[in-house]
Amino acid sequence: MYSFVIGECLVKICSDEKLGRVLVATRDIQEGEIVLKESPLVHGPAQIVGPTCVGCFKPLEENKYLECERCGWPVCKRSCQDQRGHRAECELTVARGSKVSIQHFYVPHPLYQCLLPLRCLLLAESDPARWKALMRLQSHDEERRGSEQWRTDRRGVAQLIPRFFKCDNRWQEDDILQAIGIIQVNGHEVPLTEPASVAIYSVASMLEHSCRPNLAKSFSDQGEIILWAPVAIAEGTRLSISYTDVLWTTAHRRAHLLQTKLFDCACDRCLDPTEFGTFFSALRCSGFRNSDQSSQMCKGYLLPCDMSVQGSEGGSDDDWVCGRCHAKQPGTAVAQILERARIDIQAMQKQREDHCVKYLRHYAKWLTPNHQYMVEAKMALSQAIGGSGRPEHIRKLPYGKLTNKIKACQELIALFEKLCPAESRAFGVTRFELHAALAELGRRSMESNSRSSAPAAVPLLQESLLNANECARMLTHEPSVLLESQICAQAKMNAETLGRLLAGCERE
Ligand SMILES: C[S@@+](CC[C@H](N)C(=O)[O-])C[C@H]1O[C@@H](n2cnc3c(N)ncnc32)[C@H](O)[C@@H]1O
Repeated sequence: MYSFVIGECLVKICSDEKLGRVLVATRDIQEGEIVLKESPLVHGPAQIVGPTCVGCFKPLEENKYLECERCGWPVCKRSCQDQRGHRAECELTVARGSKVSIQHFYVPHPLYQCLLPLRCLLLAESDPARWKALMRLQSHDEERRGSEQWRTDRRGVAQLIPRFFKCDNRWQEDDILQAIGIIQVNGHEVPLTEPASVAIYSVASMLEHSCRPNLAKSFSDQGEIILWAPVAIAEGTRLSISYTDVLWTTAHRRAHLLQTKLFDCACDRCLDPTEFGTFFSALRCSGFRNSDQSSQMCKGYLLPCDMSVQGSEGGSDDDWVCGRCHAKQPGTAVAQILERARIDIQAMQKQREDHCVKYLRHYAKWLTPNHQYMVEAKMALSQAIGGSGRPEHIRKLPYGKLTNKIKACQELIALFEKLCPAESRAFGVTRFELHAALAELGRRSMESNSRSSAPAAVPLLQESLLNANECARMLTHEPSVLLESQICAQAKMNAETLGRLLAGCERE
């Protein structure tokens, strides 16, 4: 059954001249409240994937799968061939007259590109209500037409479907391309499998994008989208999610949005070169000075001279300028630094504390402390020190490392609060690391023989409890298949233990 909105309806659809339809809060929404929970209109494998189960979308290995008895599409277990979503391509394949036979398992399979568009198109007959809801969504047909992606989709999907499924006159090429457009503009990655599947939702598709959204997004084990308010939202406020990764620089985000969702983002964050004073996309001016000029090291930050070219990070013609000394640096030099930093962070072994420390030390010269890559390295460091909060590892940590872990977590949390308060997974995981480190400091303080140190433990344990509760709040809607759900469960247990410990301290 397709369903949307639990309980009272908290949203209404309004219209904006520039953005099209948007969703607006119909009343004050409290912190933590679910605003919308909705099952998919249509759900299927991503466009570029190797063979996955057509029932549950789990990736498959050669020789370790079954075939649907009717049509030959691969499934991971018998029950998956009866999944409702699979009926569409199953019937079409049966009508084709011969079964599908998937041969290559370790490369993206071209036939899989057809599945989600087919599932959309076949709704017209199997479920007219959902089809109507789907056809209401934006496809950006005209803007997409003629682009490289459009040409690839035309060759790889719109021309392949009639050829492979032997259904020449069933759909016009333009109908298939419209379905692909709807998927690309409105599709959500559903992270229940690796790689993620893609789902389209009716009401959630009306949400506008912001690079500092006010709604957090999670998914249930059944693939429902859960949109909830990490901070209170006032009646009449426009509701937003992020269509891209909020922990990317402005150039990355804007280029991605332009390419995939066909609009030039002009949200508050994109319009503020400092990104709310965080300088998340900026470079350090001093990194570009020769070391013999160290006496004149400038402490300013470099940003593109022309913010309208932010979508082309470090393009060759775009100078960057220091906000303090006004020195200019050529875009080519900036691009080189950023490319090296990108390659190095990709190659960095994130579970290795020494690698994270080395990266942070090396790039501190060029990148701002809050730059995307520094944040990536700091998040890895916060988890690597003490082995992701495992008690036996954290207990052996020297005091200095424990405080380094706490400092990294506190800096990250301060940044997330300014930049992306709805980034619930990054927030939740960092809160967990912080609570674990603070609890360990508190434990050491209590275990030391000195009687005077016991009261010193109380504020540490209180702060640890606060972070455990915040972690649980941030990760509470995560599906059970994700590690974040286990982290949430652990945080809840630890919060109970901390609560009891603190109550005991109060009695003494
Ligand atoms: C998922 S749809 C959202 C619903 C859409 N407004 C409608 O009326 O169907 C995504 C499209 O909405 C528009 N949009 C959403 N957020 C926007 C934003 N922040 N700035 C400009 N356009 C936006 C873009 O055209 C984008 O491709």
